[in-house]
Amino acid sequence: MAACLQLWQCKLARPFDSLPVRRSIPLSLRCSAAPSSSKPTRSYSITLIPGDGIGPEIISVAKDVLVLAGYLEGIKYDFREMLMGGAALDATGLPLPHETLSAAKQSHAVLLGAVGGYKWDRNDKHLKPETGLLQIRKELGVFANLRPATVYSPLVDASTLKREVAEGVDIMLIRELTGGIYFGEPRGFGTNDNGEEIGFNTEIYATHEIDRIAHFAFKVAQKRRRKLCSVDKANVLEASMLWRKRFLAIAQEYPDVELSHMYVDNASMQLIRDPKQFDTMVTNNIFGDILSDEASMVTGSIGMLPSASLGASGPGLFEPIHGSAPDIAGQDKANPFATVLSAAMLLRYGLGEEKAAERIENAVMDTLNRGFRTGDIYSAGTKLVGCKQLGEEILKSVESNVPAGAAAV
Ligand SMILES: NC(=O)c1ccc[n+]([C@@H]2O[C@H](COP(=O)([O-])OP(=O)(O)OC[C@H]3O[C@@H](n4cnc5c(N)ncnc54)[C@H](O)[C@@H]3O)[C@@H](O)[C@H]2O)c1
Ligand SMILES: CC(C)[C@H](C(=O)O)[C@@H](O)C(=O)O
Ligand SMILES: [Mg+2]
Repeated sequence: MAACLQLWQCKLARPFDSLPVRRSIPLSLRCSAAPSSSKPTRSYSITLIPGDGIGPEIISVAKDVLVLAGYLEGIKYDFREMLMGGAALDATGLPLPHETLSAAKQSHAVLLGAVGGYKWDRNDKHLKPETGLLQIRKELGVFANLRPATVYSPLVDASTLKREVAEGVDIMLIRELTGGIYFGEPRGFGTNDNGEEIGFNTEIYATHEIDRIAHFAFKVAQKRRRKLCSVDKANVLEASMLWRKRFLAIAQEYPDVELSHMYVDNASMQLIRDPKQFDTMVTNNIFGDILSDEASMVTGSIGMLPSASLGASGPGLFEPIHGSAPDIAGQDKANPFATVLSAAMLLRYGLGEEKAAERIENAVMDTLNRGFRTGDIYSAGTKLVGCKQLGEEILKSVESNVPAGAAAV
């Protein structure tokens, strides 16, 4: 199976903003386009988990993109589509059926849409769709979650921030994914001394969990602009105090990286005030969840942020950071870019297929340059399309594979 941590080490700093523009080839020519790679055909097994809500719509687009980019770069896939979340609960009674976990573990990489929805919101914890997601992350051991927040130049005006604040933002947010309050014990419900009902969770980190995410983050920062900001709440929380202590100790091994620390409340303000001050950020599970949604709005929409979750070995898990968006599910309104970009991360970090990954990232930029937008990133003068049509436009751009360096429209 793909050894994730080895693969990402050589592939981390990509200036998305200098990506190319269009020269589109008609879709009818798609099948006549010949694979460009001189390497022999490589074959990978991929577990696809569409999930709930908009999940099936965005996975369908991302799968087509993965197949075409792969074909053109000499890659074949063996896809297995599996159930998780609400869809799995309805079919099997479990949010993460054994067959899904087993398929995921046996594959080279897992591509996930999203899980959750109103129908299951009142379920007990062990029967919530989201519990399936937490279980698969834990079982795959994917402790390091990369959530890049990049402002694509054609989308500057989609940002809720002023152009001069948003332009050029390129942040790699690293979220610890298998520890902290999400998994800490004790947790549950009970009764306090007054007989009042209580709910409780535990924010807990052991040294080895902090050390491995710290090494990961320093290495990522080394491949980027060598600035690492560790976000914590060390003025209040013991788990954060240990976090900061270990980051300070491990920093000695990375003298070429400038380490800074920021309290999470300040960080959430600074992300909106001056996001360009950040290069690589690293934080715990819960702060990373919240800050990544916030960072997504700097880029224009939560529909733009992909993610890669990697472990020490075994398959990686690739998914957009957003949820199942039940408010727009089934309406062909979902923005598929975050999932398509997650597929690119799968190729780069999960399979080491850099050329196919670049082909997809170039295609995203090209599609944006040609003016196509879903509603969440629409602005005057651009072309409003649905999820499916945007998928078709991305495929045209994948096929045309405009070389990097072409002038922007
Ligand atoms: N990784 C996951 O599977 C994941 C992540 C977050 C939330 N969830 C679940 O999703 C459900 C809905 O949660 P929520 O509403 O808080 O968050 P959400 O991310 O699903 O949606 C928040 C808002 O963003 C919009 N949005 C999200 N993705 C979009 C896209 N690709 N294109 C256009 N608009 C998009 C939605 O329409 C909604 O208005 C819940 O059940 C939640 O637990 C799952
Ligand atoms: C659905 C939920 C469990 C999940 C999380 O909190 O990790 C989501 O918000 C995310 O960001 O991937
Ligand atoms: Mg989240």
